[in-house]
Amino acid sequence: MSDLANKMENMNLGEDSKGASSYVPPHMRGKRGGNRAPSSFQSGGDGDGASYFGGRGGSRDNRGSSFFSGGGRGGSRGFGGRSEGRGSIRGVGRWVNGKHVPSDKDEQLELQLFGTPEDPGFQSSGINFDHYDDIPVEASGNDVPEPITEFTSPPLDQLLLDNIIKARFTKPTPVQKYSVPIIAARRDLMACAQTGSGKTGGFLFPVLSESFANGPAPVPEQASNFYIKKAFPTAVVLAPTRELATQIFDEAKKFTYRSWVRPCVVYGGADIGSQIKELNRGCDLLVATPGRLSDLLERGRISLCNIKYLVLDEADRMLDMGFEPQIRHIVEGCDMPSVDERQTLMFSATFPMDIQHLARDFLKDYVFLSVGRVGSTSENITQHVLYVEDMDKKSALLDLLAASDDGLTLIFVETKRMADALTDFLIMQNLRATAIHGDRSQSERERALAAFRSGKASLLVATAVAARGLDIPNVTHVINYDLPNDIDDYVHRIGRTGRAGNTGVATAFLNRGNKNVVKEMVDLLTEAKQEVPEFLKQLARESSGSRGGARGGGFSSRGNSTRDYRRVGGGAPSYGGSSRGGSSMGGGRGGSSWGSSWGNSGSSWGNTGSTGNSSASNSWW
Ligand SMILES: Nc1ncnc2c1ncn2[C@@H]1O[C@H](COP(=O)(O)OP(=O)(O)OP(=O)(O)O)[C@@H](O)[C@H]1O
Repeated sequence: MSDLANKMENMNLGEDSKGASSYVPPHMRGKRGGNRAPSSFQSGGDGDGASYFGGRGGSRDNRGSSFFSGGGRGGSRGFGGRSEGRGSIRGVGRWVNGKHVPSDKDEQLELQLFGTPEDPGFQSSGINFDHYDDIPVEASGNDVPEPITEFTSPPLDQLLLDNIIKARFTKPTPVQKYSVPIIAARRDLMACAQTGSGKTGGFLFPVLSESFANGPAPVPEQASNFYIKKAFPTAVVLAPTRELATQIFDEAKKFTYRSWVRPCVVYGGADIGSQIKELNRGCDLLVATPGRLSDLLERGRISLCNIKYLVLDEADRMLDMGFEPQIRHIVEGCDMPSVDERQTLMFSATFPMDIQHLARDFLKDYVFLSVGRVGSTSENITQHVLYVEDMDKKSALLDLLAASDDGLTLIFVETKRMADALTDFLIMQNLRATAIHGDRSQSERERALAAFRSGKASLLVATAVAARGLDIPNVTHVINYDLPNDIDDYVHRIGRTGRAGNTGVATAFLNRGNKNVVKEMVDLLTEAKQEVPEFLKQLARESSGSRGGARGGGFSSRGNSTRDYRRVGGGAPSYGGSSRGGSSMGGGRGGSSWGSSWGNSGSSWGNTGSTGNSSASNSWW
């Protein structure tokens, strides 16, 4: 158990004498009836809100307002996906007469990309990295290729291997072991693996290795004209948020170092003119958010006719949050090669049944890979659940923070307004807090993330915009100040800690208002071998008779999966594929309840359940 976990145990934040985990605010401690929650769950007490602003948390240093501090390649004629003639761009190689010509080494650039082993700004694998090998893996589909066990060349391209070594990755994570040969065998893939277990490398390594070896596709004649330059990427990676797109782009820069593949990133909320300029300098691997990519396609700045690889990262999120029209436009409404002529790869830590069902249009005869049960949480994360009434949350938060270690703490709230209000409150307590949410401008969001990454701000208050994919070293604690309505969101949120084999702590404030997720919380905690507080079990029992949930029945009707929907039956097409390993995968929660309920998705894209998030209505976060 980490230091923080130990300290929390000693804080008496939670457990009362009966073992119920309820928060007792300072003004109620020692009073009769002070423990407000569990056996009766009455929200008694005086609710003296004023006392929560009483200058707690002074244990952190006071660097108040100074959180926000601020980061070309030479042009070449290599626009439009052609690589010859790009020798002048630092760290970018060329493809000449059917041969890969890596660029010269550039020590300064190497330092920038790969850092040094001591640099805390780069995530290093933690003591539990080897434990990933014990996680059960299931790969289903026809003729699933054998996994690799090491990073070697072959099968990986030598230049890629050099870059992997420079990144100090000594061995592949389970998802990488499987994805490399599956993608090399020209198969489509739907891959689910726990947060922080290396999914980005899972798609970048095989796509880049194949690209390095095979070179760019020729640009079709007449496809570009003198007046409007067009980019012709070979691979496109779609991601739901700008921050995630930027992060994937940063990883791509590492692994494409010295190669002919030039990565680019485009996302909304930033100046489109400078993005077009970058595209014009050459773009072979494009990382994009769906809206901005649609826009650039409409403007004729990008052609997808050369796409060999389509990657959907956090695919379930993009489909679920209403990006379906843009994704359909990109995939089916432009010039992208058909599903039979490209490879399509989907990655996420969660893949609800209904989303798997929706995704099938984009895939052909694919392999379904799951590392650990789909949607499960890493055992590297110690999870605590505290019963805290809404009115006591600020006080409970200050107590938690006062007991926290030196690492970074990410605090999730449900609304943008709450994010701002809580950040102001924390700053008033002399805590180094900043916020990230959808109402902040792109540059504000970037500054907030940079301040958090560098440790200038040790607290980041975030809405769901930061829930997925973000890989920030040294996040030791994730606090769900407000719990999400969807258990998958909880899984992604707490996955911002305990990454790459490191340990972390996640604390959730829960009260009766969160009844729709209590059953799933109990299942999730049990599965991850975490302590389940008595009050949570009781709430789960209470709510099991009257299930309602934000997703129209929550977990069961949502059909969150433990496996490939093709193998579950219930009306889905059966591919009758083989399965490797995975004998321990079959159980899991909710197993009996999916069968009849998930198969109703049909053509009802996007807004399944009652989340109500259409593309236009994402503004709650
Ligand atoms: N083979 C490896 N060896 C060591 N570290 C690795 C390896 N693969 C990835 N990592 C590191 O592990 C961290 C998590 O990887 P990544 O961000 O790809 O996880 P993820 O599975 O995509 O997580 P999420 O579900 O949250 O998006 C990153 O810092 C990455 O650099």
